[in-house]
Amino acid sequence: MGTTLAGAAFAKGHGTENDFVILPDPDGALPLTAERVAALCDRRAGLGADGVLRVVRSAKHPDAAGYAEAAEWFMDYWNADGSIAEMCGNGIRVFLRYLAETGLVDATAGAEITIATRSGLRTGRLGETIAVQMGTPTLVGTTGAQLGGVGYPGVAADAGNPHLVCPVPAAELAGLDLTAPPAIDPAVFPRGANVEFVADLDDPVPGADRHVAMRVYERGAGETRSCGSGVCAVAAVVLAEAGETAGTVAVDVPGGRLTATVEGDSLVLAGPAVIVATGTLA
Ligand SMILES: N[C@@H](CCC[C@H](N)C(=O)O)C(=O)O
Repeated sequence: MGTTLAGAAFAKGHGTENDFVILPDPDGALPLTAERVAALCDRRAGLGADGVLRVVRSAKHPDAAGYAEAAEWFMDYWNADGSIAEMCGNGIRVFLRYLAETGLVDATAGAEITIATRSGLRTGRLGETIAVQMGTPTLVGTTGAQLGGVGYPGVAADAGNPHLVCPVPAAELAGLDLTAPPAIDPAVFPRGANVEFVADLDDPVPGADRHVAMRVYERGAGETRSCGSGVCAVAAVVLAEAGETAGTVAVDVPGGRLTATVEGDSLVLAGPAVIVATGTLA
């Protein structure tokens, strides 16, 4: 094992502009630290990303060894500030695209691949878009966020990682100042939370039952252009508030559009995921 990341291979990818540095590390040998992750994700002095996806064999990582029989690969997810998160919906989709494009898994269109995450196993289907069975988030209860001196009531949701979904009028969404973190209740969110602001949109989207727009302030990354687990939380809250137990929610994020299709315990998150560059760290 080296003592720095110099010479390590990397790839860069994104899902609806939620972007990641991908580090192939099959044997879990890279000396990854919070400081090195933050340096890689720095948008001026590093490669720039919302997070790092380390691609490691489940058998070779202590957090995933128990999943080794069910999933060869573990998504070791780190936020841009170097903190570790349990789940990343867009990360899974980009991770699967990377595995397929590098031949680490069967890349046949329609193939289903299961990977390990800190929040358990997730299975995705490869295609032009990548659709992942995320499971329905648990709605924890009502709480709220404070932003710029204004209170926003919302619903706490557990999508494998913590979320707070706050509905806002459509006319207010674009004007929210998300340059600083919304204040949240530490008693409800002892590990912090990702905060989504969501607005109903009137124009129907073919194939979707509901159409909303979302902006997110991510724990460990700040405002990002998309958040897959946030979309799952938003879909669960939007459907629950409408008294629905099933349906497809189209969610417009600054970086594009994702869909979440809910039926019983099933929630399938779908959208684009692309690899845009590969290289070697200096
Ligand atoms: N962008 C991700 C979520 C990444 C983790 C999050 N910032 C956290 O700390 O929980 C997604 O697409 O889900």
